[in-house]
Order: sequence, then C-alpha cells, then structure tokens
Amino acid sequence: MISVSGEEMKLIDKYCIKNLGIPGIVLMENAALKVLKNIEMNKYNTFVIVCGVGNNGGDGLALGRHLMVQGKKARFFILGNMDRGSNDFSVNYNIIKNINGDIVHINSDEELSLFKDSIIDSDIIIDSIFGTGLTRNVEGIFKDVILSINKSEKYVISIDIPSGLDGNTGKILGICVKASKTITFQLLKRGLMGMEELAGEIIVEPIGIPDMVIDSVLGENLKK
Ligand SMILES: NC(=O)C1=CN([C@@H]2O[C@H](COP(=O)(O)OP(=O)(O)OC[C@H]3O[C@@H](n4cnc5c(N)ncnc54)[C@H](O)[C@@H]3O)[C@@H](O)[C@H]2O)[C@@H](O)CC1
Ligand SMILES: [K+]
Repeated sequence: MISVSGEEMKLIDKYCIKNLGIPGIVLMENAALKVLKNIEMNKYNTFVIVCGVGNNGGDGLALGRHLMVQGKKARFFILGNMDRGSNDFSVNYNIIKNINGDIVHINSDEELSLFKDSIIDSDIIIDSIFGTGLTRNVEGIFKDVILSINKSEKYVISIDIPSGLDGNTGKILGICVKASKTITFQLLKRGLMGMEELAGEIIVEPIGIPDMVIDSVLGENLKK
C-alpha cells in the first residue's frame, strides 16, 4: 500500500483541482460521503461535529449535512477565525446556515462549557478540526477542546487524520485526538502508519482522484 506525506497529499489534491479541473468541493463531497459510508447509522442518533475552518472542517460540515438530511441530530462546533475560512469550508458553512443547522462558534469559556455538555449528551463525536493542514503545535482553545473530546471517552471518528497528529511524521503536535476510527482519503498518510493506538481503526477511502494524478505527483517509481 502506497503511503504519502501530508504535503504530498496536498500536492495531489492541488494537481487534481488545478490540472484536471475537478473542483475541490467535489473532492470534499466525495470525502464526506466516504465517511458517511463508514458510520454505523443505526447505532448513533446525536452527533457532535467539531470543525476547524480549513477543508478538513469543510468535510465535517458536508458530512453533517448528509446526517441532517437522514434525520440525525447534528450540532456543529466551529473552532478558528472565520475570516480565514477556506473557500470550500465557507461553501458548506453557508449551506448549513441555510438549512438552519445548529452551529456554535467556540470563542469563549462559556461556549467551551456548552461544548462539554453537548458531548456528554451525544452518541458520537466527529473530529474535523485539522487534517493535512496542521502546521504547528495545538494550543489554547483548540487544546481545551481536544482535551474534552479525549476525556469524554465517547466514540470518535477522525476525518483524514486525528487532529493534532502530524500527517508527515506521525508526531503529536502538543495534543492529539484519540479516535476510535479514522477515515483517511485516497492514500495512507505516512504519519498514520502504526498509529492505531491513537487513530483507532484506519480506513483508506478513495475520493475519486485518478491514478494519473498520483503517478504525476509521486513519480512513476513510487507506484511500483
Ligand atoms: N481540496 C483539498 O485539498 C481537499 C482537502 N480535503 C480535506 O482538507 C484537509 C486539508 O485542508 P486544509 O489544507 O485546509 O487544512 P486543514 O483543514 O487540515 O487545517 C488547516 C487550518 O487549520 C489552521 N491551523 C493549522 N495548524 C493549526 C494549529 N496548530 N492551531 C490552530 N489552527 C491551525 C490553518 O491555519 C488552517 O486554517 C485534508 O486533511 C482533508 O480532510 C478533502 O476535502 C479533499 C479535498
Ligand atoms: K481531523
């Protein structure tokens, strides 16, 4: 099984979007549907979805939309500065607003305690805070939220990479979500290898990226 660094995965995504013209939002929707496919829907009704403001967060929003459409209860907690939201995050954020989704921005201790209460009442937590875009140690409110997720001992599904784990090296940057299951997109991220302790069951799900892109970015030799 090929494994890639988080950086290589970002290059593959970018090549797909820029050179083939597959819009990022299409890849994001494919990603969300692949996470949905791996949720035992009859087991869970109340979802807490924790989103950063990058494309990993966008995946969580798109997943939550499908859960809402299927009649599940979803509460979205947003972490980060909305002005820095990625384009595809913003597309999915606006859709959730338009369907009257239950959204809370965690900017204060009050909202943090609301978050803690919500996870106690939930059946399952979706971790879509950071994916391959994690660049530095997790601190502040991000760290508080991840601490609460881990203390809750709830069933946690991490999208692409457990938030806080460096997709390139497997290093924990300050703190990391302890997931029950991680659905990683298209190719296994090198940082996940051997990390079942943190990532739980690791499932690699293709999201529609043609092999020719992987060959072009990684080079023929790596494919053999
Ligand atoms: N178009 C694409 O590239 C696709 C990306 N996908 C998803 O997008 C992810 C990559 O998205 P992005 O590159 O937007 O990055 P992420 O969404 O992983 O996170 C980056 C965001 O978190 C911030 N951040 C990074 N480290 C931080 C820290 N320590 N504390 C606080 N904030 C921090 C960054 O400023 C940025 O806003 C993938 O892991 C995957 O889940 C999928 O939707 C498939 C398509
Ligand atoms: K994540």
